Amino acid sequence: MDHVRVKASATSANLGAGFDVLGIALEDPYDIIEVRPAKELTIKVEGRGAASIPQEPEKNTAGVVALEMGKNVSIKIKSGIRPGSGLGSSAAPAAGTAVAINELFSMGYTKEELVWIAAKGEKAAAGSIHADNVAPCILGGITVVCGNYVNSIDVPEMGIVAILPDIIVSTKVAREVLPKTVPLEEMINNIGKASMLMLGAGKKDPHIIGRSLMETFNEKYRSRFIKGYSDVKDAAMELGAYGVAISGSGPTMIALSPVEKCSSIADAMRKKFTLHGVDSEAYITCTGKGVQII
Ligand SMILES: Nc1ncnc2c1ncn2[C@@H]1O[C@H](COP(=O)(O)OP(=O)(O)OP(=O)(O)O)[C@@H](O)[C@H]1O
Ligand SMILES: N[C@@H](CCO)C(=O)O
Repeated sequence: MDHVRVKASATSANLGAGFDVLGIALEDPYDIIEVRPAKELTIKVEGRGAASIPQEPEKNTAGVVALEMGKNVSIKIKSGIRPGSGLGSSAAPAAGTAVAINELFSMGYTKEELVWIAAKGEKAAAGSIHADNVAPCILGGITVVCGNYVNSIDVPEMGIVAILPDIIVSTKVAREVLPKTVPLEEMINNIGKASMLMLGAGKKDPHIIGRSLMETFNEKYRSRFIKGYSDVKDAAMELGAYGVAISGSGPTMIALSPVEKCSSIADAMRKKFTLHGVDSEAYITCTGKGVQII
C-alpha cells in the first residue's frame, strides 16, 4: 500500500445540552485526506480556508497526530469545512489522519484508541485536548465522551440542516463568556435535556432528540454571537424542525428535521439571516458514519 485516502466529515459538538460531551457526525461537508510514507513529515493544505490553516506539522492538528503516532508521512488535506465554522474543521484532519496512518502502517489501533490520538491533535487548534468532535468524526452517529470513556449510538433517520452564517465566532471567546459555576436549577435543566437526548437516541425518536436541543446552557450564553439567532430558530421550528441548536461554539446553527422538510427549512433559515443582513450557506445532510477509507 503506497497511500491511504480518507473522507473525514464535519461534526457538531454539544448537541444542545451535552456541552463538551456529546457530538454528532454529519455526512457533509467533509475533508479528503491523503497520507503517504515519506522521508520527513510534511503537510499541504488546499481548499476551504487553506490560507488560514497552518502547514507546520506541530501547529496543524493532522501534523500533531502524525507526530504522536511516530510516522514520517506526507499529508495532503483537501479542506471542505470552513475553519471556525463550529463544524469541527480542525477535528476532521486530525481524525482522518489518525485513521489513515493506522491503516497505512497496519498499527492495529481500535477506533476508540484512535479517538484519543486524534484528540491530542486538537490541542494544536484549541490549546487543550478535547474529543467531542474527533469522536463522532471517527465513530459516526451520536457520541458520548466522558473522562476516558467514549462510545457511540446509532440515530434514527432524520435530516440535518446546517446553516453557516457569514459571522466569525472564535471558540476561545465563546468559551470565555461561559460562567464557571451555574445555579442548581440550570444544572438540573441541562442534565434533563442531555438525558432526554440520549433517551430519544435509544428509543430512535427524533422528536425527543429535537425537543432536548433548545433552552440549554450553550444557547443561553452563546446565541448572542449569532445575529438573528431567535428568528432563524423560530423559522425552522415553524416549518416542522424537530429542534435547533448552535453547532459547537458556533456560528453554524443545526436544525434536526424530517428529511422531506429539510429544503424548505434551510430556505426559511437563510431568508431570516438575510433579513438580519447576514449572508449564509446551507448544508442539507444526514448523520455521518465516521471516517471512510475511499
Ligand atoms: N488541520 C487543520 N484544519 C483546520 N483548522 C486547523 C487545522 N489545524 C489547526 N487549525 C486551526 O483551528 C482553528 C479552527 O478551529 P475552531 O475550533 O475555531 O473551529 P471549528 O473546528 O470549525 O469549530 P468547533 O470546534 O466549534 O466545531 C483555525 O484557527 C485553524 O487555523
Ligand atoms: N465543546 C466545544 C466545541 C468547540 O470545539 C465548545 O463548545 O466550546
